Amino acid sequence: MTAPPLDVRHIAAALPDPDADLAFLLAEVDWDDRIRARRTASFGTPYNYSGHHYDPAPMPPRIAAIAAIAATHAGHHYDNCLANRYDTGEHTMGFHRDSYEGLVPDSAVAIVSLGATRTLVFRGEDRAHRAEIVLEHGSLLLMTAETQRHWTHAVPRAAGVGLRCSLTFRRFAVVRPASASDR
Ligand SMILES: O=C(O)CCC(=O)C(=O)O
Ligand SMILES: [Fe+2]
Repeated sequence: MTAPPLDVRHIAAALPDPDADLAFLLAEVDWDDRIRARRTASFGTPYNYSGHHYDPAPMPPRIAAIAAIAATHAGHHYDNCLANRYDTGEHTMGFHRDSYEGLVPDSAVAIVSLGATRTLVFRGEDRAHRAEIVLEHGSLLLMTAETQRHWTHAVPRAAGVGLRCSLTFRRFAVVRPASASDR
């Protein structure tokens, strides 16, 4: 079976001041090192990620401003930011599809890149198709839910590369408490 075409949108230079955004992440974020391949941090609604739980945490205004830029491109707001920190090219992310558990089913996942350039590799579910997107400092990538169903993605090892952080944004479904009118 052939995977449907890769449905991603790549916006170069999406942020007004990516240098300051990166400096903020390095100075202010308390990075979690439970995952060996890279460090992480979560802001906003907690997302259960790679089998780890993150507590809810306020989104700092600088990250909320980036979420707002991603939202204008996606056409919907975001309420979680999962940040990844790859100190060197030896820090990686293996092939995976993002879990949509708790997310709005047709929402797009956004990836904002800061720092060193890394390549995001997509692999079709048929394992025959591959695509690569070069993620530069200050860029934004949007992936549709349909693409996540049929393609996996990874950040492979890259020799001699310096520090990169990514901010990934997700939209959670609002859980509505049961009311009298539902009964
Ligand atoms: O760092 C990246 O660009 C990839 C991030 C990613 O795929 C994820 O957090 O699910
Ligand atoms: Fe992902």
